[in-house]
Amino acid sequence: MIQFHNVCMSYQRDSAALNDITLKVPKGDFVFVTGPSGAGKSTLLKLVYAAVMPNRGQILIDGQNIARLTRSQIPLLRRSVGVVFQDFKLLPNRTVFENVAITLEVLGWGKKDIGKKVYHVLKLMGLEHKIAATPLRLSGGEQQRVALARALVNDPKILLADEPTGNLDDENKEQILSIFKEANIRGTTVLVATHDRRVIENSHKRVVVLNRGQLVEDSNVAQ
Ligand SMILES: Nc1ncnc2c1ncn2[C@@H]1O[C@H](COP(=O)(O)OP(=O)(O)OP(=O)(O)O)[C@@H](O)[C@H]1O
Repeated sequence: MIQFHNVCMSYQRDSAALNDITLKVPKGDFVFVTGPSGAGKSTLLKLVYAAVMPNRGQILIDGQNIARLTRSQIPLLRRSVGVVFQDFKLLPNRTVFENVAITLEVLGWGKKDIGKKVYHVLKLMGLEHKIAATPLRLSGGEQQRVALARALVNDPKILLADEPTGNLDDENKEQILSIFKEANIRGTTVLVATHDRRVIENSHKRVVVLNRGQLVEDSNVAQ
């Protein structure tokens, strides 16, 4: 469960990126976060993985107040959160395999298990034939799927994706969305920040709308 209680976040004095946000995302939920550019979508995701901290209010992840985490506890939180960034953040000089394996190496998995799991996830993404390629030799959609494989390879409790379908054609968008849905079916809570109205409308999932840092609409107000 992700809980925001009256959360405010400002990067600079006198201008709030998020203002008084109260939001509950139950375990296993699938939520699109949308709104115009600058509305605070990325900031909301960044708060969930403690990349930025709130100035006011509380954020609880499975009951744990993230403001109370010590420096050494933050990596532990991040182990249970898979993140797909707007610009993928793939390592250009590493192969597809190595880019995905990193997640498990950091967690201390053995070499053999890493090999099996990474191959399995890349196969799910339809990328097993690109295992030895470097990211610059891949299309945008393929790079996005590598980023997703890296985020999902350790079956995180939460998946955060920032504008994951930007610059992709319809076929690639569909593919990315079905990967999110499969992860969600396996139990991962999914939060996707997107401008893409068509993606949102076709998915029939919960939609939270931000505007100028405020939560202005939630299709699931009963929560
Ligand atoms: N690192 C930063 N330093 C200062 N201000 C920032 C920083 N990051 C974001 N902001 C400001 O915070 C507000 C919210 O930004 P945020 O990136 O969360 O919006 P967004 O809805 O994700 O926008 P976009 O759709 O354009 O990515 C904006 O006014 C933005 O200018």
